[in-house]
Amino acid sequence: MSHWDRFQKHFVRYSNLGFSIDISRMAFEDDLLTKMAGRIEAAYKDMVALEGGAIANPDEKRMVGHYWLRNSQLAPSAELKQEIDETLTATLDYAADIHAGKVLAANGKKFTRVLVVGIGGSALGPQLVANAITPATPPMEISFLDNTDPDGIDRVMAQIGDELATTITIVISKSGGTKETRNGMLEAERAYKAAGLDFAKHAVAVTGVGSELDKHATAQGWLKRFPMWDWVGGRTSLMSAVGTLAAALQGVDVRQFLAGAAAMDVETRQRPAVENASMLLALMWYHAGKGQGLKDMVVLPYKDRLVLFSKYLQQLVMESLGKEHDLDGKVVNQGIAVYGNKGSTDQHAYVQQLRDGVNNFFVTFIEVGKARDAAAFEVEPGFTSGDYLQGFLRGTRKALAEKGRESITLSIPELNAFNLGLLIGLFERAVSFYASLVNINAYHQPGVEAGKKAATEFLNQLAQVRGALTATGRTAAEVAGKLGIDAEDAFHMLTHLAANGQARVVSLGAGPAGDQFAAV
Ligand SMILES: O=P(O)(O)OC[C@H]1O[C@H](O)[C@H](O)[C@@H](O)[C@@H]1O
Repeated sequence: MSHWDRFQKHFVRYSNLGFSIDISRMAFEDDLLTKMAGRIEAAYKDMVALEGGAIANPDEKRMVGHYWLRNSQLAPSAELKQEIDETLTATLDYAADIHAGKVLAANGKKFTRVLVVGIGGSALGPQLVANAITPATPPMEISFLDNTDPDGIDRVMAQIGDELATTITIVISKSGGTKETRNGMLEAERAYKAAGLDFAKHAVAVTGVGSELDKHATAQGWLKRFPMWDWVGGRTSLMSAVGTLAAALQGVDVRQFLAGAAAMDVETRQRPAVENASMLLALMWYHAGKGQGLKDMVVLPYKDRLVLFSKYLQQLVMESLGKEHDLDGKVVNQGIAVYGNKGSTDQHAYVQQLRDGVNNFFVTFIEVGKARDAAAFEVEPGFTSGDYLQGFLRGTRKALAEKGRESITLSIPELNAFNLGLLIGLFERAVSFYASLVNINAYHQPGVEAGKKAATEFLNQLAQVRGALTATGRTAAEVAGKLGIDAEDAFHMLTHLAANGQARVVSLGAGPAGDQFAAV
């Protein structure tokens, strides 16, 4: 079959949305959909149950309600519907009040800036929105503390500088107990205090009702609290207060954003697989990685403003699909690795390997029709920068295909709030479908806990190691022996303390065993 024929056969367009998906450059067999018919049917059934309020996250015994956030009619009870509607309206109204100067900073001036403190699902979404769909000159600038790196925190606070007096800080944590976020909050609080400002009069919380953060915000008398629900996962929480407040503050048309996702939900709810963009995506993932994630997904949006989309999808896909067990308890070690940045920039970096190197990936191109809002400018007679961008996308797709490297192309007419919502909806549903196809729970993240537990142990032992330092010096093995801890751990703790002026290196041996550390 010619490329043109295959393209026509495997090009699905939703004309009402201006959206299309092209899977013609994926080398799947004609009978893929027939072979997968049973699983596809089961995936549709699972989705109906999930959207209807079933316990779709059995390990945590929770409903999975992110699809209700953009269509509250779907919520399984009138109470939930009301909570969704009221919270959305409350965040939008609050942002409007801040813009109108009805809610003011402690000094009586209008808020001019937003600082978001959060991590993972409580940061990546707001960061994506801030990059992708805020107006070029937003009503308020935004900064993020999304880590417990003191150097990173210092830089953000320095950038805010004197504007801290008119900065509103939103602390976002579903659980309300995430350490990085707590540290960011305490660091922010310290900065306000150092500037002679009352943090509580500049702080808003988005968190689960009754969480540690919720209690803290209540006790300190913060400006406002917005709820997060246990039936929304962090990585799919962008359309809850987690995302809507920050987006509205930056002048994003939040209702359009939600409408875009809802529109994609509608398109991919009942259509048969052959014209269901989310199901086709899931099937292509299945085909490419043989249902075992054997191929990585490279996300290549040809639009600078979508540069964080690959990072956002990395969490959505890898935290959802990267699972040890399937739903029957069998060890399956599922997952799909996701990476990417943007085109054509990446063509000057790793695309060399994609064309000529190890063939362990498939590309997802994201094409945006409209090149720019401003008038076209010809960089040479008859050609604009946008023509080049398009040329590089099409050229790379073709060059990869020539070498048997597979790709999917998603197209949207322009990048705006509606279409970003649409793309997020598309991938969220693809993740739900794929999870069904491979029989896993996409809505928990048990693996994340192991690292957190080990870090807590590290911190407990660090305090002991600090206390075990002597004036004359000890080796890691001596400290470890005294405390009954692992010698390698003790070595790394001593090195960390020395790097930060809390221990002194007395002498360096030929290797780690000979190093002597003392108290400062
Ligand atoms: O919103 P939080 O409860 O602070 O959680 C922040 C993030 O950290 C956790 O470890 C999870 O792996 C993420 O899914 C979550 O988004």
